[in-house]
Formats: sequence, C-alpha cells, structure tokens
Amino acid sequence: MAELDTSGLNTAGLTIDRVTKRFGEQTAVDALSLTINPGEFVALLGPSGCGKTTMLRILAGFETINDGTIQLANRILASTDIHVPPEQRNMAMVFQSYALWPHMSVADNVGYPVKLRGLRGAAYQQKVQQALVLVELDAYAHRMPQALSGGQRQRVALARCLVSDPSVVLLDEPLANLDRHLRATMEHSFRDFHQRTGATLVYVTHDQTEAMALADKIAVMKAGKLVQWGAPETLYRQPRTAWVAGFIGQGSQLKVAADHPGKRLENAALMRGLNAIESERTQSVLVRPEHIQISAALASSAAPTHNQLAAQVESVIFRGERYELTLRLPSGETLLAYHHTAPDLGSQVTVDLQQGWCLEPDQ
Ligand SMILES: Nc1ncnc2c1ncn2[C@@H]1O[C@H](COP(=O)(O)OP(=O)(O)OP(=O)(O)O)[C@@H](O)[C@H]1O
Repeated sequence: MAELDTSGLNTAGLTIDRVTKRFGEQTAVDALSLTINPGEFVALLGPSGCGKTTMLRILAGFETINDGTIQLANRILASTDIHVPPEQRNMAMVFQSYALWPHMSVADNVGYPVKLRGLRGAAYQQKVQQALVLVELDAYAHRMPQALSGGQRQRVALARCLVSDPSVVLLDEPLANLDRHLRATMEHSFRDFHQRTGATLVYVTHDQTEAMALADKIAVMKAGKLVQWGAPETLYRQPRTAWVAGFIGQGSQLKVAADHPGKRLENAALMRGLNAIESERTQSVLVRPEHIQISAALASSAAPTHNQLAAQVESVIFRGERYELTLRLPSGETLLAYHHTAPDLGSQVTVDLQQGWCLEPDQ
C-alpha cells in the first residue's frame, strides 16, 4: 500500500476533570475524571443507562455540563461558564446509524465536510482519496451507499470524519447494527484505522469483548461514575470490585478468609482461605476459569489432597475448542471451569485452584 500522509491529523489529548451532568433530578455523569493521552484509543464501557453516551455527547459539545472542566490539549472546551460549540472543537463523531447521504456517491459523502469549508480542485480530490485509502475503500469511490455492505458503510462514515483532520474521533456504538461476524471483521478495521491514523479515539460500547479487543484503555462506568480506568489486561486480571469482575470476562466469585482486596492469592493461600470456618469467609475472591485445573473423575476411594477441592459436575456446554463446566462445591458455591473433555453430569471431579484475586465489595 502507498505511504500515507496523516500529517494533517493534529492529534491531541483530552483532560476530563470532575465532570458532572444532570438532567433534572437525574445525575447522568457524576464527577467523572479521565486523562486521555494523544493518540490513545479509549473505550467508555458500561451497562445501558450508565452515562457513556451522555459523556460522549458532552465531549462533542452537544451537551453543556453542570460542573467540572474539559480540556483539549491546553484549550478549555467546557466548564461551568465556558461552552465551545461542536463545530469549533475539531472533533468528529461516528454514529451507529452511519448517517450517510443516500443520493451522494461514496467520494461525495466523504468529501462533503471539506467541500463545506470551501476546499475544491486537486486539493479536494487528494483529501478524499487519502481518507478512502485509510479505510481501504478507494476502489469504491464512485459507488452509492446503497450498494455497500453495513461494514463498508461504516468505513465510509469513518473516512468522512477523517477528511476534516479532527484532533479526536468520537464513536458511539459504531458496530451495534452489524451482525456478529461482521463485527469481528470491523474490529480489525478499527484497529488498523487507529494504527494508521494515530488519532485519539473515544469509543462508546456496552460490549466488554469489543472494548477489550479494541481499546488501549477502558473506562468502566456505572451509574454515571467511573468505577475503574485501566488497560484491558489490568481490568481482566485485577478488577477492583465484585461488580467489575462480573462485568469483564468470565469467572466465579467465592468467599474466602483473607486479608486485603487488591491482592493475588496463590493456590495454598487460596485454599487456606476457602477451608476457613464459614463466619470468617467474608472476602470475595475472583477465580478465572483458566486458573482451574480439573483432574480425572474422582475414584470413589480417592479423596482430594488438602490443596484440592472435590466438586460435582452440574452442567457441560460444548464451546468448540473446549467444554465449559459448571461445578458445585461442597460449600454450595459454583465454579465455572474449562476442560478438554466432557465429564459425566453428576460425576465428582477434583479441582486445583491455581490463583484468585481479592475484590473490593461494591458500594
Ligand atoms: N436528554 C436527556 N434528558 C433526560 N435524561 C436523559 C437524557 N439523556 C440521557 N438521560 C438519562 O441519563 C442516563 C444516562 O443515559 P445515557 O444515554 O448516557 O446512557 P448510556 O450508558 O449511553 O446507555 P445506552 O447504552 O442505553 O445508550 C439515563 O438514565 C438516561 O435516561
């Protein structure tokens, strides 16, 4: 592919400082602070109604704020008494509905924002061509939007937001209207797009696998508040609270007697905590399925060692590359585990727990 000129893109960082947005009695965004570095790909992740779209609309300038400040590089975009209008923010937004003009070709759709600014002739053609190359749609310049797939239409929308050299690209659930297969393909397109442009991207989604696959950093939101901010691996391995642990990835939460949240327990310490008396088992610990080893069915005469647990197989689901098992422990708690073969339902197995992660209780 030809060398791409993305020098026009004046990527910048965003500082969101204690931003609050209320709609009447309802606080949609509650004292949220984030520092987004230039060129970072950030996902705002959370369940429906947690305030992520409101936060994106605040960044775009479609909503004013009640408290806090937003800065793009050194420039204040919003505070209690400043509100820079959307068209002066140098940001571009991509919606889940694509919002393409049906009567314009792909090239005309992409070029529209710069045509509005008066760009014409060779400079215009070059800008449109560059943006189309970035989303690998240069061969489709003369097609009409109706003659494109959903994924291609979304790439046209991406190209259109790029022509105006935005400092930040805001994306509101851009894959929500696509089927599962296409979403996976588009995840690759978005990653490529980010690598080639180096743009600062803020991406709203309620889909944790999408956020984990795409983002450099994820802001997990709940009821308008930021509950955790970190790299996908950190959120997966070291979720702060029981709620984050349940929201990101798969796993089981067991009660143990252990000291502090934010600590990893290796096998022996974990087993000591699990074997403590009931009243002392007050700390929630997360055990991911990949940290559970299952031994062959327990012979009737064999007992698990003191560092193992006995468990009963309650359900077995075939997932192609592995089986997903639900195991019932003597304490009554359940454990999600993976295994390469399918044990009989109701059979007893021995379980080795390699490690667990101590969680903070939810507020
Ligand atoms: N214009 C508005 N007027 C009143 N309340 C609003 C308005 N916009 C959002 N809200 C409320 O603010 C809260 C946050 O909404 P928001 O759309 O930001 O959530 P979300 O996390 O993006 O949800 P979803 O994933 O369902 O889009 C919700 O309770 C919503 O009802």
